[in-house]
Amino acid sequence: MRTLFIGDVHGCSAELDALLKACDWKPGDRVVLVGDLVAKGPDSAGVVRRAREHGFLAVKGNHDAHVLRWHGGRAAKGKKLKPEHRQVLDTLSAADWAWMETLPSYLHLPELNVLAVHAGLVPGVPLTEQREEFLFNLRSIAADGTPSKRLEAGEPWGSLWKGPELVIFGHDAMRGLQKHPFAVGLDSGCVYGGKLTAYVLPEGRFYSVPAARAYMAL
Ligand SMILES: Nc1ncnc2c1ncn2[C@@H]1O[C@H](COP(=O)(O)OP(=O)(O)OP(=O)(O)OP(=O)(O)OP(=O)(O)OC[C@H]2O[C@@H](n3cnc4c(N)ncnc43)[C@H](O)[C@@H]2O)[C@@H](O)[C@H]1O
Repeated sequence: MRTLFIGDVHGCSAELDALLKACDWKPGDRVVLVGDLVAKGPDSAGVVRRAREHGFLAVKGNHDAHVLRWHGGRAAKGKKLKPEHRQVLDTLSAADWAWMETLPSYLHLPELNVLAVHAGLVPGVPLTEQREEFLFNLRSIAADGTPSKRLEAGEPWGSLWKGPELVIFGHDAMRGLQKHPFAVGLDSGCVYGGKLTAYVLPEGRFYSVPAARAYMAL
């Protein structure tokens, strides 16, 4: 069975369709979306509908988690609802929300020796002790080992991950596609006018399609 891992779709349903076609996706191939299915792009509801109707697997990204908090009345006090999140709240159906609520914060696929997560894993910390804050937001590890969501705080966490699992993640559009020995980053900035990228196992091949346009300014 082929498994297609796909980076941050962010509501880019036309590009998702184009990427599935470019990968020659067939029902029976497994698809794993590595989070941030929604927000910023034009058709979050279309992406969620495709995912649940086709039985795709997915993990929750920071934007998915934020809209779920708003939807459930659990947004942090003092936070202002951003237009890109308002658009998601206005368009997802009850079935879409019910499906979104089921998403885990990471997936372990032992048959491929793969962990799928939206942002990252802190190297050296057991899986069961990884904090959600970093699963959803991690970008860098500082020289003293401190994990951070800030790009400029240090090295990309994936360059410090020594396995044994291959981690497939997204979230880091500024760094773009990342190919480390034990970590593959798939956010190639589709929603900003970049590309939507898939990594397909077991063939170990990358497929990309260009965004139709930039839906968000940098
Ligand atoms: N508790 C809560 N409840 C409700 N809402 C909450 C909340 N906490 C936070 N929020 C809201 O949720 C949103 C996310 O915040 P948060 O989850 O805190 O993430 P963030 O990294 O601070 O926010 P971004 O939206 O900038 O990141 P992203 O995940 O979209 O990453 P990306 O790499 O694409 O983009 C990162 C940046 O990089 C820029 N960028 C991307 N690609 C490139 C490139 N190639 N070159 C230059 N810049 C680039 C982008 O413009 C972007 O600014 C915010 O609007 C926040 O206000």
